[in-house]
Amino acid sequence: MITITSLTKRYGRLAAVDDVSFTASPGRVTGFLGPNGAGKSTTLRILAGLATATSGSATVLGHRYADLPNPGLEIGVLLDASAQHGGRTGRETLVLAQRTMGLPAARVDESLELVGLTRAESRRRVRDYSLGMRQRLGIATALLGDPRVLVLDEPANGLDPAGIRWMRDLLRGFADDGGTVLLSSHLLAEVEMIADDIVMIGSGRVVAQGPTTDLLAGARTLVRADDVVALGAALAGAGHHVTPSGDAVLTDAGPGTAGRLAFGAGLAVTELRTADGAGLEDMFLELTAATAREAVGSAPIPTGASA
Ligand SMILES: Nc1ncnc2c1ncn2[C@@H]1O[C@H](COP(=O)(O)OP(=O)(O)OP(=O)(O)O)[C@@H](O)[C@H]1O
Repeated sequence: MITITSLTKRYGRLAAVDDVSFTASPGRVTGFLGPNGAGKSTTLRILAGLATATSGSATVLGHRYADLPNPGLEIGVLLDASAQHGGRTGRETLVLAQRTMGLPAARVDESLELVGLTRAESRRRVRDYSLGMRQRLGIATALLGDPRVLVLDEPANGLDPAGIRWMRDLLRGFADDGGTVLLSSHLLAEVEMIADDIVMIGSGRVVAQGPTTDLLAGARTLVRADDVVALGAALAGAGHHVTPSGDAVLTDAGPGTAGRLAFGAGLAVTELRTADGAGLEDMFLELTAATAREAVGSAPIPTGASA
């Protein structure tokens, strides 16, 4: 279990992470989504003890990372596969981690096997690895201590289609065995395929979270009005699910119902359209358009279509 509670991280005047709260539960894969600069890496870095929170907390199995006596046995972390030491072989990288964690030497070969790196590959220097091989090595390191929690930043990055399928199966199996998986990704279609739960952030704030199926089912209609607070109240007052999205809301009410409720509340609707079947990518763009620090709407976002 990962618990993030009212987490805030400020860099000067910038709130890179702004009052973020969510949990990632055992037996489930939680996808952490957001546009560039949204605050995903900062959140994961705090969780992994690499940055300190300005306020709030991030805990693994009830403990801050820094308070875990041998963290690698509880939580496997892969934040940047390209940051591994290029001068060491893959095997040396794993042996160092195995010794640091006080694990039996046999874990090195077991972990290599888990990620599909051959003995010959493990004897090559990391600088000669492809990004996909580095991802596999990073995951081998994360799995070395047989932790119950995995935290991965963009784990599919650099993997070919077979590698992405392999990664998906590995994470699914890990969660099905009762493990907790938190992964960040821009590969929205990939996340939609693998994540049981989704936490979406924009400009450091959570803009949507919940079970993937609920989020997709809940985003049926987008309604925009001058008074979006009153609009949300009118829809929620009639028992509908409402997710704020900038100066609009996404709701599970159909367009007709939403329009009538707005009319009944005396509100001028400026946009009303169905978001049916939009998939996670449209929802991602809609939810983050108002908050994205960078031009999300105008830049092509990888869809994982190659996956
Ligand atoms: N050490 C730092 N000093 C100052 N600002 C920082 C620092 N680290 C991150 N930021 C800023 O905090 C914000 C959030 O960055 P973060 O890397 O967490 O976003 P992200 O969602 O992981 O983005 P990406 O998908 O591009 O990796 C950005 O505006 C970034 O420039």
